[in-house]
Amino acid sequence: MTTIAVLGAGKIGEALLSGLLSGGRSPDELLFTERYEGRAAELTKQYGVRAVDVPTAAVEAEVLVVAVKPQDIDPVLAELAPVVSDRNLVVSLCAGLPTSLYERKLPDSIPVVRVMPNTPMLVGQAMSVISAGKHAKQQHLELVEELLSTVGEVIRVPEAQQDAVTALSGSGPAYFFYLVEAMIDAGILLGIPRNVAEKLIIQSAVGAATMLAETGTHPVILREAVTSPAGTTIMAIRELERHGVRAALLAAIEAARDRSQELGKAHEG
Ligand SMILES: NC(=O)C1=CN([C@@H]2O[C@H](COP(=O)(O)OP(=O)(O)OC[C@H]3O[C@@H](n4cnc5c(N)ncnc54)[C@H](OP(=O)(O)O)[C@@H]3O)[C@@H](O)[C@H]2O)C=CC1
Ligand SMILES: O=C(O)[C@@H]1CCC=N1
Repeated sequence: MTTIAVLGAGKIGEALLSGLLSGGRSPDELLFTERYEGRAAELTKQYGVRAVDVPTAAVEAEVLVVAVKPQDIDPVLAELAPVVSDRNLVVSLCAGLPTSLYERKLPDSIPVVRVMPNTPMLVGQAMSVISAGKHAKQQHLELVEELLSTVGEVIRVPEAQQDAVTALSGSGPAYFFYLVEAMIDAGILLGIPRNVAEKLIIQSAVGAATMLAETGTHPVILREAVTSPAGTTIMAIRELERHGVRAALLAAIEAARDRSQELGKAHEG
């Protein structure tokens, strides 16, 4: 049994706890740390998972998953440094933070794996992207893959690609939620009741995502199949192009990548 401690059980930390439990892991194999007692008590009540302090986490858990905001990392590393040992594997979910930061601040030879997950982890549909730090070996990557494959898909990339990955799949669900929100608003504009507009758009999103995932057909081909000559779809596509939606997406994702790089630079030693 591998015990996992989540350090900072906020949105993504809670999604991980919840996803691991739904994936069949027992609450006894999970621990977490939280800043406020009220939040800790709430999570224990909901999931049956024990809240501990960092020294206890380092002794009882082999895998320490750091899930605090990048801006909150310094006190966590200061708490971890005196208690972590080479029986621990440190897994960072923090946007922008390089494995070299952990390697610099923690004792020598602690293995670190950087992961960029996303919130669909809550429903077992995460995209988690992992990269090895200097001391992380094949067995560490395999352990992280085994853990995260219970809550979605996992792939490996070189760490140099992690800022781009953060902008694509880490933040990605937010772009889809934004699009769905805007399309529901369009339904309201056209006089459709909100509950009906929500049903139409959410089922269209689920259907489109399922076609992409299950058929393996390129999105251009799928879109062309919806776009009839002189029909309705091409009128909408012309407006999307006229308003620069494609260029806006390219610029938006580039801005997210730049912010991830900036978060890392703020912690350069
Ligand atoms: N949300 C997302 O979709 C994704 C987030 N990430 C990464 O995951 C990390 C967490 O993000 P997110 O979950 O959104 O943020 P949250 O703020 O929701 O979660 C962080 C949690 O850690 C707690 N915390 C802060 N400092 C400490 C500490 N010293 N000890 C224990 N707990 C602490 C916070 O408490 P308090 O609220 O009191 O500050 C909060 O509950 C970030 O680094 C982010 O880049 C990665 C992929 C996706
Ligand atoms: O917005 C953020 O910074 C985090 C990282 C990826 C998704 N959410």
